[in-house]
Amino acid sequence: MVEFDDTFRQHLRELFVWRRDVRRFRADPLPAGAIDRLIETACLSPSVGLSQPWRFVVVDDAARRRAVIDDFRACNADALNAYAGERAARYATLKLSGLEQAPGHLAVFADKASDIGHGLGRTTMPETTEYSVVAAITAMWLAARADGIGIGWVSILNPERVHTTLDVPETWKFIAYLCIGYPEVECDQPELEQAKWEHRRGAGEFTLRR
Ligand SMILES: Cc1cc2c(cc1C)N(C[C@H](O)[C@H](O)[C@H](O)COP(=O)(O)O)c1[nH]c(=O)[nH]c(=O)c1N2
Repeated sequence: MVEFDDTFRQHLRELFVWRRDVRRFRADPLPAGAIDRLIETACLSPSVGLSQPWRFVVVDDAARRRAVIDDFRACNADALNAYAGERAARYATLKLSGLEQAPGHLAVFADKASDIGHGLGRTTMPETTEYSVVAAITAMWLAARADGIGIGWVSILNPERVHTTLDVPETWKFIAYLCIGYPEVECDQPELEQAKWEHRRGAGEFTLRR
């Protein structure tokens, strides 16, 4: 039996407040085993039917990393072209990945074909497989911050090209590409808010009562 006291609860709240999506990384390498430890923590996450559908690919190969960076550049240029006027000018100033600097690259997939969990909970909602993987990424994101390590989620990528670049099984669905490393700065405000792209709204805006 473990009990959590008020001091822990306060620290946990601070962890949520100070977790950031990180795009600016210091050059220092991660300690040996750091990514493996984050993956171990992620594997403690809830998953539909205890299916543990998360699949992790640690990307160390320079040519594969380069291919992902090139894909990001192409997708980001397309994304910029989809905006116009002042919004386009603002988008162009945003830094939307730390792929070039991050010492760690981790791709995360959902295995849509795994029998683990025997299908429980997925009959009417097969998408719960992907939800489970996102839950694991969130746990990893918070655990990393507790270690002083930053994670940046990059989704400005072409999933099919990532699939080909990483040469993973056909049944794996691409969920996330994560940049991992020590952040240049710590901040309690999202970078997109600092850049005046969007602001964080309170829970009241998203809550209905019926
Ligand atoms: C599914 C998903 C996908 C992405 C993101 C997040 C999530 C959940 N975010 C990070 C996102 O911009 C960030 O979480 C919000 O701006 C809030 O900032 P904090 O995470 O609180 O720092 C993100 N950021 C970025 O710079 N490039 C990206 O491609 C993405 N993609």
